[in-house]
Amino acid sequence: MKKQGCEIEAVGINYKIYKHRTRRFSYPFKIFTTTTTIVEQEEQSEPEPEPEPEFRHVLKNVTCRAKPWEILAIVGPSGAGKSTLLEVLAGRLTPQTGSFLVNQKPINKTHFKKISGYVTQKDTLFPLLTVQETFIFTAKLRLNLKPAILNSRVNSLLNELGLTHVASTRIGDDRIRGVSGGERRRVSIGIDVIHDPQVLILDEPTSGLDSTSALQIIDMLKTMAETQGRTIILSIHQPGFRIVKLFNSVLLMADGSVLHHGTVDQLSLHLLSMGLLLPLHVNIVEFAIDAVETLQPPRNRSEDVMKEEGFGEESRWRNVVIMVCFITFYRFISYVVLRCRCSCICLKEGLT
Ligand SMILES: Nc1ncnc2c1ncn2[C@@H]1O[C@H](COP(=O)(O)OP(=O)(O)OP(=O)(O)O)[C@@H](O)[C@H]1O
Repeated sequence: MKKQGCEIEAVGINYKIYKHRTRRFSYPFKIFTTTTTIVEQEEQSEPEPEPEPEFRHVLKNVTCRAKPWEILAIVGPSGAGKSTLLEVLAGRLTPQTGSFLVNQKPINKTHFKKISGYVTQKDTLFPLLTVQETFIFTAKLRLNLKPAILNSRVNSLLNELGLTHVASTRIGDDRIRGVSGGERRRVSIGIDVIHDPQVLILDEPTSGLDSTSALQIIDMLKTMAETQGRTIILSIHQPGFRIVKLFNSVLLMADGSVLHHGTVDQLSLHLLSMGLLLPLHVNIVEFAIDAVETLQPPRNRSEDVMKEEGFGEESRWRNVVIMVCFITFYRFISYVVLRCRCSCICLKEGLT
């Protein structure tokens, strides 16, 4: 019987980062001024008002859906908000607005953490432990299993990840020679799937790997999705042709917004509808990333950006006042000119 799986849906996610403006230092050269000047200045200066918090809109109304048995790839240029979205989906960040549904129902963060695994971009492993020891250590920490069951779980994981041949090799690091980069990445993934999660979220699982190792990782994730019904959500930079074929759907992001959400074929059609013809031998995802400027709607500017650009409420009133002043001044000048002309005509006519 087919496992039910988890359908993940994020609706209208908005995430802003607040930062405080730095207060200007009043007396940068205090040391060079005389005491009296400082006292005078201190008396004159009023306490500075608390600076208003500034914010950056990192995710703008993001809506996406990831299905079980499938891979959803999040792609986009650097700074598009891919990692932030993954952190939101993994429950590590709380967005200001938006909802998060699992199988169409709201779910609490603690429960979601139990049924999901989140693999970060950086491998955090003990270099002196072997691959098998790493899994045993993690299993003992995360699972409450009897030794025999625990060993069988570790062995099946080694098998699933294709790591049986390096089970007794040290992880290693820059100084100690250990497993390869691709194998190290598989160990990192293994740590987060040891509890057999239904949802697996991975931030750039192929970064720093050669194309063959990258393909092997995505192929392994595809098998995980297809054989165990896992929902796989990952972010990726420059996926190759063969990798793109393994994605069930693609979420194209730029500047915190979603530009496309659908299959790779739908992405081709979307590009075509925008007048962008895919050149021969060019990877569709890379082509789409290069074309984000064209894909962005012209009026995609959020309120805060408008404010930054001078279209906020405050600026609107300032513009109204300037316009009123300008019209009054223009009418005054017109009146003066008219009076002068009348006076000239009267003088010419000899009238007083
Ligand atoms: N905590 C934070 N403080 C300041 N800026 C942040 C923070 N988190 C995210 N950002 C900014 O939000 C934007 C999106 O960041 P994010 O890491 O999600 O992008 P990304 O698409 O994953 O980029 P990359 O592909 O380069 O990893 C970036 O401009 C980043 O500088």
